[in-house]
Amino acid sequence: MAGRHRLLLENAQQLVLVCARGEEYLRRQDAASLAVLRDASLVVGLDGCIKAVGQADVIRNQFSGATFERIIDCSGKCVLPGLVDAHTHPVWAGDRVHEFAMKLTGASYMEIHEAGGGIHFTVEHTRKATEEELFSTFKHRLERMLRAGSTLVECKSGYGLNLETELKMLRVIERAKQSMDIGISATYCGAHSVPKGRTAAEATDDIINNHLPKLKELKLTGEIHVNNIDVFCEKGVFDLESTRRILQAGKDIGLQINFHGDELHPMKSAELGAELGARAISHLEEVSDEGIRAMARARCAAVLLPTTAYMLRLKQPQARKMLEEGVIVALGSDFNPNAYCFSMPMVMHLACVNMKMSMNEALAAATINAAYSLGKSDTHGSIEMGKQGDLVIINSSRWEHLIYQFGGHEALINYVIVKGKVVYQNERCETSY
Ligand SMILES: N=CN[C@@H](CCC(=O)O)C(=O)O
Ligand SMILES: [Zn+2]
Repeated sequence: MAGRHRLLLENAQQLVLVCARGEEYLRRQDAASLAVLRDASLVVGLDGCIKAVGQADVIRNQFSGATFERIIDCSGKCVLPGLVDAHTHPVWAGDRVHEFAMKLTGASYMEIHEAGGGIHFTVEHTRKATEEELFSTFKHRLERMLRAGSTLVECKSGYGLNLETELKMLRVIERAKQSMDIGISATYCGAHSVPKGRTAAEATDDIINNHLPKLKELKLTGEIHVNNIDVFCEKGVFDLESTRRILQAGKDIGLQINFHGDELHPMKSAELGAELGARAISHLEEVSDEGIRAMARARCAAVLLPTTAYMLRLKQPQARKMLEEGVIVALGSDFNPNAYCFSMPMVMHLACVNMKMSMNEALAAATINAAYSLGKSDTHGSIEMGKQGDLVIINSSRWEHLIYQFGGHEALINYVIVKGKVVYQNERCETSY
C-alpha cells in the first residue's frame, strides 16, 4: 500500500492487542486470555487511526511503497494499547498530606470527613483557587498520568459543590480536553459531598433545579461538554433516594451514569445502578451478592480502585467473585488528595496482589473494560484497525513487566503515543532483564 502515513512501529517482540474481534468489553474467560502477536508491526494513518496490524513481514510487504512520518524499531520491545484510567479527581487545590499522617495514626476517612476535613478541606481550597491556578496544576497532573502510560482519563469535578465552583472545574477540564493530547472523559460530580450548612435534600434540589439545567444549557452552546454524572452514594453523604433522583435527572439530560457506590457501607448502590442503566459504578468494597449479579446482568462495569482500599486499609472489593459472576471489571487510579497515585501500572500491580486478579485480567480492566466504562470502547482500549492509535511501548521483551515491576514504569516506558504522535519519549529508559 503506497501513500503517506503517520507512524510505523516495526517488529515488536510482543504486540498486545488485548482483543481482536471488536469486543466492547472482556469478561470471564475472555479477560483471562488476551490477544497477543509476536514479531509484529503496526501502522497509524495521518488521521491518527490504526490502519494495519499484523506479522512484521506481512506489514512490510503490504506497505513496501509507503512513506511514514516516523518509524520506530520495536525489536526487543512490547507495544500495548494506551492505558485507560477510569476514575480520577484531578482538579483541586490544597493537598492533604497532613491527613495522610492522621490516617496513619488511626483516624478513619469518615472521621476526618465528619470533622470538616477530607473533601470539605479540598472544597475550601478549590473554591479560593483561580481558574488559571487550577488549570496549571491539573495540566501537570495529566502530564504525569501520560508519562505513566494513560492516554484516556476520566476526570471528575466535585470539589466545588456550589454551581460557581463546579462550573469553574468543568471549564478547566474542558480547556484541557481542547488543548492537550491526552483523552478526557468529563464527569460532573456536584454530589460528591453535602456542602457545609446544607442538608442532603437541599443539596439534591439545588443540583436538580440549578446545576443540571445550567449544564444542559452550556452543552447546547458548546461551552462545556460533560460526559458522565456521578454521586457519592454513602451513609452520611447522599442516601439511595437522593442518589436515584440526581442520577435520573442527569440521565435525562443525556449524561452517562457513572457513580461512587457501596464503598464504606453496603448501600444497595449496585442494585440501583443496574436498575437505572448505569454505565459504571466505582469502589464496591461493600457490594452485596445480589448487587454483583444485578451488575453482571445489566452489563454495568465495576470500576475497582485498588489505591483507595490500600491507603484506607479497607476490605478489598471482591474482584474474583465479580469476575466469576460475569461482571465487566475495570480499574481506575482514583487520583485525588486522599489517594495520590497517577500510575495505572501500579494500580494493576495492586489489583493483582491485593484483589487476586491475573495480569491478563488487570490489563483488560485497565484498557478495553475501562474504555467501556466510559462508553469509549469503539475508539479506545485495544489495538485494532480503525481505533485511535494510542499506544505504549515498553523496553522489555515481555509485556507483563509493566505490572510486575512495582513502581518501575518510569524506567520501563519508552514511548507514549496518542493518535500516532509520540507525546512522550523517555530518554532515561532502561532495558529490563
Ligand atoms: N469516595 C469518594 N471520593 C473519592 C475521595 C475524594 C476525596 O477524599 O477527596 C474516592 O473516590 O476515593
Ligand atoms: Zn472517587
